[in-house]
Amino acid sequence: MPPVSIQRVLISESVDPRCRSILQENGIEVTERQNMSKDELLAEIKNYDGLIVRSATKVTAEVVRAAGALKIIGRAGTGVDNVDVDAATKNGVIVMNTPGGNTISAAELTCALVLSLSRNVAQADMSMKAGKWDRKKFMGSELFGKVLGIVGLGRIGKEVATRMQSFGMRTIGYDPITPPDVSAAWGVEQMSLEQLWPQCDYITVHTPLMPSTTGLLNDETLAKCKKGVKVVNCARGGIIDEEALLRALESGQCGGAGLDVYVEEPPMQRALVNHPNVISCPHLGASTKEAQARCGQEIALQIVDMVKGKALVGAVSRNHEEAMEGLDSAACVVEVSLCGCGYKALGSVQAGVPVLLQLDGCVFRQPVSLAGHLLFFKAESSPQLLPSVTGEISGDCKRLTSLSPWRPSGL
Ligand SMILES: NC(=O)C1=CN([C@@H]2O[C@H](COP(=O)(O)OP(=O)(O)OC[C@H]3O[C@@H](n4cnc5c(N)ncnc54)[C@H](O)[C@@H]3O)[C@@H](O)[C@H]2O)C=CC1
Ligand SMILES: O=C(O)C(=O)COP(=O)(O)O
Repeated sequence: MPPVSIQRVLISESVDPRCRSILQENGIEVTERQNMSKDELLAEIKNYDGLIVRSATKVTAEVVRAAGALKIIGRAGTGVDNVDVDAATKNGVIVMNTPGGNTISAAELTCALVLSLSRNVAQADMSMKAGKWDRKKFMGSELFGKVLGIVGLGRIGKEVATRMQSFGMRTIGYDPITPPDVSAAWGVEQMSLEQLWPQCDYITVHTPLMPSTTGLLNDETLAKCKKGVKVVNCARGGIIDEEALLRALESGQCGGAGLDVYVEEPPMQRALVNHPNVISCPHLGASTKEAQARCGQEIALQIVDMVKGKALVGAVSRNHEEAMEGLDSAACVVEVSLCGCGYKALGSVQAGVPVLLQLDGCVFRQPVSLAGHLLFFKAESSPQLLPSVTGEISGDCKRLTSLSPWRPSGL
C-alpha cells in the first residue's frame, strides 16, 4: 500500500502514554486534550490529520465534516459506536480500532459482576461502611450448578464462558454468527433465544449495539426469564432496555443487575444506578493498566504502519497468525485483482451484513458495510462457481480470480 502522511494527531481521551511516545518516536506531532466540549472539538479538529479516541469522544458526522484534513480516526479500544463510521467513510477518513486489546479486562469485570451479584458483595460493603453488621439480609446463592446465558459469543463472550465454567456454571448461549460447533468447543451450548431465556439464572450480553441488539432484553423477553434472573451488561447501554429493566427489578422478575454501560454516559437518569439490587460501574470494562497499555500501543503502531506504508489502511498491525485467531469460521478468502494489482481479501457476513475482515493479511475490524458493491460469501473452492456470481460485481478493473474456504487455525 502507498504510505499515508500523518503529521499531527490529537488524542482526545486518556490513552496510555506509550501511544504518544510511539507516535512521537516516528515523527508524528501529538497533542493531548481531554474533556473537550463539542464546540472545542469542532474548532480544534481542523488542525489535525489524525484523531485518537476511546468511548467518550463523540465523533459525529459534524465533527468529521469540520475536520478538513482528517485522514485517520483511531479507536484505542473495541466499540466504534461513538464514531460515525459511515460519515468517516464517505469523507475518506479511515476508522481503525484495537479489538482484542481489552477483551480479557472486559471479561474479568463481567465475571466480577456475576460474582458480586451472587453474594451481594457491593451492598454488603455499603452496609458495613454504614456501621451495620447484617448477616441475614445478604444471604446469597452459589453459582455452582446455575445456568449462565451468554448472548453474543465473540471475543468477550468466550472468555466469560470459560471463566464462569470454573465456578461450576453451565454455560448456554446464542450468537447468529459463531457456529454452534465452535462455541461447543469452549463449553457453550447454543440455542435459540426463545429456548435460552427461561433456562438462565444469570444472563450476560456481549454483542455490539446495533438495531438488532437494541432492547434485546426488554419487557417481553424479561418476562420469559425465570423469576429473579440476574443480568449483566458490560457491552453497550441499550442492549438491555433500561426502563424495562427497572420495571423488572421493581416487580422482582429481575433479581439483580450488574451494569457497566448505559444509554447515556454518565447516566442522568439515576433510578437504575440507585436501585438496591443494582451494582454499577462507570464504564470500567477496559480500565485496567494491561488493557490500556495494549490498546494505546496497538493503535499507535497501526497508525505508524499505515504512515510507513507497511500495512493497509484500517489494518491491525499484528502478524498474520495472531490476526487469524478470533475471526469467525464462516469467513472466506478471495483473490481480487484491482487495476492490475492483486490482493487477497478475507470477508464474511456478520449479522446479515457483508464485511471486509482482511486485505493482504492486514485485519480490518471496523464494522463497515460492504453491501452494494462487493459481496463475500462462503463456498467450496470451485472455479465454475466464482465467475457465475461475480459477473454482476466485476467491472473493468475488478476481477475475482480465485476463492477458497478459510478456517481459523486450531478449529
Ligand atoms: N465495558 C467495556 O469497557 C467494554 C465493552 N466492550 C463491548 O463489548 C461488546 C462485545 O465485544 P467483543 O466480544 O470484543 O465483540 P465481538 O465482535 O468479538 O463479539 C460480538 C459478538 O456478538 C455477536 N452478535 C451480533 N449480533 C448478535 C445478536 N443479535 N445476538 C447475539 N449475538 C450477536 C457477533 O456475532 C459476535 O460474535 C462490544 O459492544 C464492545 O464494544 C468491549 C470492550 C470493553
Ligand atoms: O473498547 C470498548 O468497546 C469499550 O467500551 C472500552 O471503552 P473505553 O476505552 O474504556 O472508553
